[in-house]
Amino acid sequence: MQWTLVIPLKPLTRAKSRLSDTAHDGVRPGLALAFAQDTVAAALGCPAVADVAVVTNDALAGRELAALGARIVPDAPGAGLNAALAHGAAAVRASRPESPVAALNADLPALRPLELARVLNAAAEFPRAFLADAARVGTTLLGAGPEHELLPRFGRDSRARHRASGAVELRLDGVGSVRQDVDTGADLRAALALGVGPHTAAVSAGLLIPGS
Ligand SMILES: Nc1nc2c(ncn2[C@@H]2O[C@H](COP(=O)(O)OP(=O)(O)OP(=O)(O)O)[C@@H](O)[C@H]2O)c(=O)[nH]1
Ligand SMILES: C=C(OP(=O)(O)O)C(=O)O
Repeated sequence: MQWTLVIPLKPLTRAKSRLSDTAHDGVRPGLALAFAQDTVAAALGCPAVADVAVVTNDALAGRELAALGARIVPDAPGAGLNAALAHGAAAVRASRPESPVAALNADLPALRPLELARVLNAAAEFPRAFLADAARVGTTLLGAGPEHELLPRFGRDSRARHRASGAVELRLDGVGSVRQDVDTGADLRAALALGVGPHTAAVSAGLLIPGS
């Protein structure tokens, strides 16, 4: 089964605010873009992925991610993350009604295509399924099979909220690159230890990372 991924990305100047102690205002938008570029490139390299739609109103990110092969869907609702994801899922279902759809965070710079394939193949066994993030509090991926609504509940404590919504939690080992989202300097160090993609490697090379 091949999936369509929906990846949300807010305007780069507002993105990754929790990284402000690690990357100053002049660097952070470029870092957020690099995370998204490495996430999208790995997703497009995944054998279980048919296509990738990025929901964003950021013009630069839209151009750069389209150049990698993503479809850009404007964040027409402008009403936050879950509204953006529901809108993106509806847009991709309009052109690919039979496709399973998965929401994936844009901040997975260590993402490995074959680990993503393992997660998507596991998710294909259930109507709705999700993967908890590395901290086991949030969510990095939520998938819905054909004829099932995505019903995204991302944000604070989303692991508990996705579980409460009836989605099945995927209990997989060896998929750390799909779980490792980057919100803080400590997360960035963990992602660098896993091995990040080339865009993030280039931008983070110049950063002084506290604690490293
Ligand atoms: N299109 C869209 N994407 C969003 C929106 N809010 C958040 N996102 C994206 O959803 C993912 C998780 O978002 P957040 O954790 O809220 O924001 P963040 O930029 O990752 O980090 P912080 O600013 O530190 O909270 C990231 O890929 C964001 O870019 C939104 O309103 N619209
Ligand atoms: C939005 C989420 O991720 P983040 O850790 O980036 O806030 C989430 O876990 O639901």
